Amino acid sequence: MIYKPIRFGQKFLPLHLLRDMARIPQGLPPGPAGVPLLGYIPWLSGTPYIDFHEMRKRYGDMFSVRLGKRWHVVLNGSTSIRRALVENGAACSGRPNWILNRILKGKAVANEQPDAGWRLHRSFWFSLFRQLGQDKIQHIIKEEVECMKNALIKENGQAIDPSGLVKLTFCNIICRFCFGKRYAADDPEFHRLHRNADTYMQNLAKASRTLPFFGQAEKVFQNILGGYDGIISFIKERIEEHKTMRLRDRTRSCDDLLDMYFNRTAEAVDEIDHIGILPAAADINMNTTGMYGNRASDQPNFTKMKEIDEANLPNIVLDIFVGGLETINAAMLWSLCAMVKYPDVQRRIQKEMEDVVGLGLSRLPTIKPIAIYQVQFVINMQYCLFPATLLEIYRVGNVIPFAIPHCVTQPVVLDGYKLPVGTRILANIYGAHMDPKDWRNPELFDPSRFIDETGKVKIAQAYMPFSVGKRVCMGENLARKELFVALTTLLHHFEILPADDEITPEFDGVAGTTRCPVPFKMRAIRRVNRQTELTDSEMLTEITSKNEAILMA
Ligand code: HEM
Repeated sequence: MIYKPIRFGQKFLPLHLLRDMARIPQGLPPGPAGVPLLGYIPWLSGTPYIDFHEMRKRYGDMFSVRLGKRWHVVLNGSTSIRRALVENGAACSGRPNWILNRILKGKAVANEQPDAGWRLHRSFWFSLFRQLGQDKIQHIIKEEVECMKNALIKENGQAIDPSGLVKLTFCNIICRFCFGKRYAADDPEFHRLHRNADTYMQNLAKASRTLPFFGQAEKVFQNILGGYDGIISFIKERIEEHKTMRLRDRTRSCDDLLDMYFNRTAEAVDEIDHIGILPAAADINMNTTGMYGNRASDQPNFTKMKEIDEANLPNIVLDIFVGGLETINAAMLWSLCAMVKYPDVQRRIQKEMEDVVGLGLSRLPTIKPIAIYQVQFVINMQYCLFPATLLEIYRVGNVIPFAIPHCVTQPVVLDGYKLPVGTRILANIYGAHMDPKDWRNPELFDPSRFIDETGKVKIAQAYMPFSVGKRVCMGENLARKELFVALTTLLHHFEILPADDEITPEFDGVAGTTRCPVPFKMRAIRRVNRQTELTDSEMLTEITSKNEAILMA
């Protein structure tokens, strides 16, 4: 009699399955025990990167954890992250098979295995980015940041939540890069696009946490699909517009990524028609104009461009679009929050900027002085507070606290553990940036940690806001430029102050699609113009002579 219920249970509840799920698979490092079906999820808070960072004290740099039915290996600390993603990058740069594999119609970058197609799509982006040219890129950023500046002037020093304005500015930058299009704040198309991008990203974040119960998984799936279809149909409309415009005017200038794509593919076809065969990549010297990068993999060539299937174009644009939207928004909000919270750093940066551009204060930043700022920084490393502050903003901001999950594609031994193919890897970037072994008082905002004893900027190995290795962020350069131009412009024109002088905002993060600062309000008060207005050429002469003096010295 006693055995009957047990036999019944064994028949209807797959106990052996539950037991097997609780057992750490062979080869994986040890980790905490979980409960059947849920694994370790019940113990995790809304900020698992902090939980894993704490768990490191008990389980070490590398431990296993089951989330739902899947085992993951968590990497904590910069050494273990670098060992996996850099030293063993050939084996640890895959992407796991997850919900997106059921959704994406076509191939792109972020969700692809590191195969030839993925490499091609990455080099495609780099080549177009270079071909667009530094001047055009800076110009687009600068124009949009000017609009942000003017909107702040209109606020007339009132307390505002900057998130809406930041969103509009950076959405317009990425839209102009991709499609040559910008939006007014009240444009319904802009709101539709943003709604779809939000739905897509937020539900993707949920999918990495949601349990397969109560119909939640299906709802999340439908939301991601809805957001994806919305963005893709928007991108396809822009592609059709570009084709029509090209038919009307074949000599149209190349102003955006889609223009570049169609121009290059058209040239490839013309070239093939002309010479009858595909030219070898090495025969095409496209570097004479200095437009392209030095790495062979970044060089566009006709053969490669031909291979970019137009069917994949919407997905590639989608990766660039969603990859470059929330991330840079969050980084800009962290920057403003830091300026409000640390007025002393703000004042010192403003002073440094005045030193760099001399009497041109009232006219900065036009593009040239910004470039000169960068040059001066590179030449003599004298003006390093601002670059160091940007580095520190990315460190404390931890905009992407975990790298996108990686996956083992060939058996690999890490720290003595033999990880089998298919093992999922979570690289805890937040943990690497908060590790007291690498950073003194890591929780403090302190740009000086990036300046060495000789007054030069130094970047530690543990620094990895854009991840490391083969899958390192594709938009790192663009993101750095955007933040550089946006912050120099705003600090040049405004004092960024708290909404209320008595209350300084919290400097803490909230987890969402990206890690943003706790919502805050600020006032942008116009700075008193202490300098004489100079023309661009007067200012450039002055700056050039300053630079020459520095070089002579
Ligand atoms: C503050 C700005 C940004 C931060 C902190 C950031 C950070 C990251 C991180 C941590 C990854 C994961 C790398 C890995 O899996 O190991 C990533 C991947 C990626 N990012 Fe960014 N990103 C930023 C801006 C951008 C921008 C502006 C773009 C687009 C132009 C972009 C496009 C991508 C793409 C396409 C990937 C996937 C790369 C691949 O799988 O090969 N990101 N980014």
